[in-house]
Amino acid sequence: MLLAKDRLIVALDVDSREEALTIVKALGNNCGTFKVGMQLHNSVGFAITEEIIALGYPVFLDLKFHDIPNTVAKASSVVTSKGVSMFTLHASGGKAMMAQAAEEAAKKADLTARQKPLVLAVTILTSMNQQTLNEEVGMAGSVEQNVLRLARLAEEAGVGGIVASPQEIHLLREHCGKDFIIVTPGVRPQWADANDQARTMTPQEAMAAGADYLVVGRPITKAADPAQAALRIIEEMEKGMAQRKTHQ
Ligand SMILES: O=c1ccn([C@@H]2O[C@H](COP(=O)(O)O)[C@@H](O)[C@H]2O)c(=O)[nH]1
Repeated sequence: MLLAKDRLIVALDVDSREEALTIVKALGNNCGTFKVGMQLHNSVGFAITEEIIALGYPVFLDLKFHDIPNTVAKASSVVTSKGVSMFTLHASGGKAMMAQAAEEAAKKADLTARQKPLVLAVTILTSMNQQTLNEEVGMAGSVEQNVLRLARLAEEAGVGGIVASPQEIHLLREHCGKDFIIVTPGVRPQWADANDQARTMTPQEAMAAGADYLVVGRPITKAADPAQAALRIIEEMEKGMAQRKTHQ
């Protein structure tokens, strides 16, 4: 069974290789996976992903692909060839886009004798609340209804899991298969700022609700002592895991 620290994904939202590696080295094994997102990737390219993997840490490449099926499938093949453990696309790109991406990733993993990456579909961004979803983006229905609809579409398309806020975990656990992976950003300990996250829970609450992995960025990376902040979060996650009743 995975330990709490294995279920912690730290978002390296920084501008340079040096800043990223400082955090990686400070956290060491007190984190299961490092997430490289569009800020770091667009600053320094694939080199940082490859360097972190070469240091022995799994990388979640969070570029949130959203394009026509052929383009996303080819991009999925490229990121798979780099050896990432997880990557993202937007569920709102549709079933064909997600299905072709998952197929191409699996094919490339086989061809290159790499582990098949976990393909994750982003449902509704954790920075959105009911009002922004309905009034700005123009999507009808509640956040929960939309997250569930997109999660079901992702499951039908054959991707391995979804990204959603911790507030939707109970609903997703009720309606999605038990092996469907739920990754939740929007995680905020009581001692951290919410920043631009709208749908949040604490690490303890998110783990108790049944999250597989938590993504945490600024509460760790902007802390005076990132290693200590990570350890505090892992302790909170452990308490949540102890409260968990059904899902492992
Ligand atoms: O819905 C989403 C999807 C992705 N993210 C990413 O997670 C981290 C969260 O960072 P914090 O500093 O802990 O807010 C960030 O890289 C986002 O791009 C998300 O927040 N919500």
